[in-house]
Amino acid sequence: MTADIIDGKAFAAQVRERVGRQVAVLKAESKLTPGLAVVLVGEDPASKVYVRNKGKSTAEAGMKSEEIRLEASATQEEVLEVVTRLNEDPSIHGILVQLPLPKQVDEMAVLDAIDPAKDVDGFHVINTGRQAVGLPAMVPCTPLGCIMMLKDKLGELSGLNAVVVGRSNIVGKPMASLLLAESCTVTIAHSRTKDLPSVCRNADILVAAVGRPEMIRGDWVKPGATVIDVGINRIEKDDGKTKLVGDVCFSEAVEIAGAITPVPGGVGPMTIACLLANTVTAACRQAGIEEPNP
Ligand SMILES: NC(=O)C1=CN([C@@H]2O[C@H](COP(=O)(O)OP(=O)(O)OC[C@H]3O[C@@H](n4cnc5c(N)ncnc54)[C@H](OP(=O)(O)O)[C@@H]3O)[C@@H](O)[C@H]2O)C=CC1
Ligand SMILES: Nc1nc(=O)c2c([nH]1)NC[C@@H]1CN(c3ccc(C(=O)N[C@@H](CCC(=O)O)C(=O)O)cc3)C=[N+]21
Repeated sequence: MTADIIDGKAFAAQVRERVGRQVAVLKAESKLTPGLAVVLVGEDPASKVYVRNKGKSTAEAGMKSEEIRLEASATQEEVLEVVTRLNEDPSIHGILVQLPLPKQVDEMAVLDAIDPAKDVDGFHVINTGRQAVGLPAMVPCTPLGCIMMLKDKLGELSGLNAVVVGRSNIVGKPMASLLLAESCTVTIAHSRTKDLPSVCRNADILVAAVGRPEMIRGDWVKPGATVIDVGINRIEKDDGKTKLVGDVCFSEAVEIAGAITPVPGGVGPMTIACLLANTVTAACRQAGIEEPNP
């Protein structure tokens, strides 16, 4: 038996269409056009692709999209100035500062400067804390997209053993927190974890967010488990061209798992769709109106 392939691209298209309908209602009934600003510091080619994709999907959904590019040599003050201007701009409801930032810029200070109400990445400590204690919050897009795919595939997640490999602030930790909120029994594994393969073998839900190409092998996967591969790694093929692979060895895991997300076409597209959904949520909360449900 080979695993079901979870089609993140198709699911993301559905989410984006729903966002598009919400935007149409907001424009017609409330004269509100949700606006998203993306700040890109430096010339990282991979980041530029994400930023371009985000700009395109934002416009397709009928939202306002602003892109601010700063030189790789930009100072902390320059980045903070941009954030302050966007915080004060009433036409902007969501602010995303693309990470990582150049080393002269203090990432935590920049995230801290974003108005928590406009923090569509959900990286501000206010949103992290609110989510952790169960208050309404902006929830990080990548983990949110993963939860949506898991619920779509499995229905109720309560009581399942979930193992998250990776404990970064932007993926691993919020992912674990969201799985806990769904009443999973959650294990967070990382580079100091002992006998990672056997920890993984215990997982009904295995989430890989490591950044190491194809590190998780087929025999680490419990038969029938649902595998969510967050990793985006560009590797060189034998012919010298490059390709994207995840943190899971797909060809092996697909033979053992019950369901698995591919890379590309899995978590990545859902991240962008959730960013748009978060921007609509943020715009409605800022305007004090209920989110349309078309
Ligand atoms: N699809 C999407 O939308 C997104 C994809 N990504 C991708 O997800 C991956 C993870 O990103 P991110 O969380 O930012 O990465 P980080 O580098 O910040 O974190 C990686 C985590 O993996 C752990 N780790 C590293 N090596 C090992 C190992 N050998 N065994 C076990 N654990 C290990 C680290 O442990 P320790 O803490 O001990 O160092 C760390 O917690 C990347 O490939 C990234 O490109 C990221 C964001 C969005
Ligand atoms: N402040 C901030 N927020 C982020 O959410 C953020 C960030 N910084 N920095 C970088 C990571 C990475 N990330 C991705 C988003 C979409 C795809 C994506 O759309 N991937 C597609 C296509 C990939 C391709 O073909 O290049 C796919 O997997 O199918 C990938 C990766 C968001 N991140």
